[in-house]
Amino acid sequence: MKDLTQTSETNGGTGHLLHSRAAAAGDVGLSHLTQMMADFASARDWEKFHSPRNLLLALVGEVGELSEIFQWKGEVPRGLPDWSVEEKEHLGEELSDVLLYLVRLADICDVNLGEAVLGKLKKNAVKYPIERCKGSSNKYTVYKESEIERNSENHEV
Ligand SMILES: Nc1ccn([C@H]2C[C@H](O)[C@@H](COP(=O)(O)OP(=O)(O)OP(=O)(O)O)O2)c(=O)n1
Repeated sequence: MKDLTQTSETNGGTGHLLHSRAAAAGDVGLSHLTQMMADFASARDWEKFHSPRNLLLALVGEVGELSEIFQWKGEVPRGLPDWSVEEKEHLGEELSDVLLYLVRLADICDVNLGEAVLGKLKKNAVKYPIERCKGSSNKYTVYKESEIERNSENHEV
């Protein structure tokens, strides 16, 4: 990836993007995150640790930490209205760790996550046509099965 670490001593090796206006507003794209993680690792000579398997394990570990936040709480309402500022901050940190390791894993595996995720969204829309699945959380295989049954019934007639 392009090296944006010229000022790594002052910005912790995350490149100038971290200090941009977009970043200040919390508006950041996948390619920027990818670049910042690459710069962060490069500045620390951590590329040798950021192997696919290590990153996957780190990602799963962070998913575990994220799960711990919800553990034993039972179902919680959307927006988490009863949670303290500290709890929400902690949640934001664990979500970020998951995202950062995911983005880094995709980069190290040479997967363009932006392209992949847009492609996947398209596939999902085809797999779950609104007219067939609105209001139902059934897996697509259920629609497929009922479609096959309907087709075979039509053939029998
Ligand atoms: N070898 C490493 C270690 C850390 N990180 C980055 C990615 C994560 O965003 C964060 C993870 O840091 P920690 O392993 O210190 O985990 P936590 O931030 O979750 O700390 P703690 O385990 O104390 O909650 O730092 C990284 O890219 N590569």
